[in-house]
Amino acid sequence: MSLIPVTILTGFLGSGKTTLLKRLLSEAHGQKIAVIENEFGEENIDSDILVTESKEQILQMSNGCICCTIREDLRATLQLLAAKKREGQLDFDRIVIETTGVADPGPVAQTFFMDEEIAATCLIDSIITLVDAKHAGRQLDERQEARRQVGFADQIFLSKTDLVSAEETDALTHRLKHMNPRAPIRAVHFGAVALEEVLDLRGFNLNAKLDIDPDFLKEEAAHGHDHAHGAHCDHPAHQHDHGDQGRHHHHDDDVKSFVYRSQRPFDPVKLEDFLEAIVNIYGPRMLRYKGVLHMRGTDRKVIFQGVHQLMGSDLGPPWADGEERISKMVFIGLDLPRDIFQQGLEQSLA
Ligand SMILES: Nc1nc2c(ncn2[C@@H]2O[C@H](COP(=O)(O)OP(=O)(O)OP(=O)(O)O)[C@@H](O)[C@H]2O)c(=O)[nH]1
Repeated sequence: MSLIPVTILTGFLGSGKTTLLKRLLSEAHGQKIAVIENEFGEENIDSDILVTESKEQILQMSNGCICCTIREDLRATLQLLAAKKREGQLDFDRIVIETTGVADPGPVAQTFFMDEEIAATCLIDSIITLVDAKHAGRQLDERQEARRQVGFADQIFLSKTDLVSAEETDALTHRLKHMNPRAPIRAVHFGAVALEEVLDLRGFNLNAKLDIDPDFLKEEAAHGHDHAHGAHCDHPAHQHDHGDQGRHHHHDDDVKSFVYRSQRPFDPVKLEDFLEAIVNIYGPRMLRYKGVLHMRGTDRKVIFQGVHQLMGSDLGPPWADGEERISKMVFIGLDLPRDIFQQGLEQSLA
């Protein structure tokens, strides 16, 4: 059997990975793609956003980040996919892995070299990194994961260039070229990019990865939870409200996530007022937030999401017959006052 090509889609929180993937999956083409979605926290909001006809080809991995706590799960998921393909239960030509926004792509890529069974069935086609033109400056200054994502890229796509000036885009491109001279850089508007510019790039270059990470092929680097280069794992701690199969991070993280749920519908006006206020005050510390909302006055899901001060919402699909209407919101940020958020959201209910 020929090796299954794998594309690793990475990029910091809110950089446009799901937007690109959604475009890719909905584009008419003959390719059958299996998707591994890794989202942080136990709520997988992206699965509501990624509406495709082939839902069964999307595997969720949302009990941690694949670059550390659930590397074993990634291995198991890849083995399961390969086995199903072998046995004719699943038909796909390639795999796309969407990592969490805080993933270090290094350890994810290592899995394809360090595990013999995976190495014998899959081959990395390329690592694609999305860079948010509006927020990248600060993310690259402050976040090691963001820098590693750029360093490991075989192809860089700049999202949100529509929100900045041409000079800002040029300056960012210049900075990215310095960080990674090998990866071609191009702007994509809301993930609009031709399929052949994303898949089958055959861009993965092991030698280049070894330049960044001389320990890339070393066993302990692959299995240790402490990342190479003294990079500490900055992932949002899991603060689940209910059972999570013992997958808590115990790192001293500054980035944390929490989830808000409610069965009562939101009042749209109250919620908008509250969110605007909260974004004004805490926006710089709100790295990423998103949710599927049960809103008074509509039978459709409301998908809301944002990055720092940039917030937006969309009408999603209708709630299915018999589906429980529960709002779920995830906030990922630096020292966010959970009580204030919780209280304000309660007060925004209808
Ligand atoms: N203005 C603008 N917004 C964009 C563009 N691409 C994506 N977005 C928006 O940016 C937000 C985040 O996009 P996602 O695709 O969800 O980002 P992500 O990288 O999957 O986010 P996480 O997985 O949560 O880290 C969404 O509101 C998108 O609509 C773009 O080119 N221009």
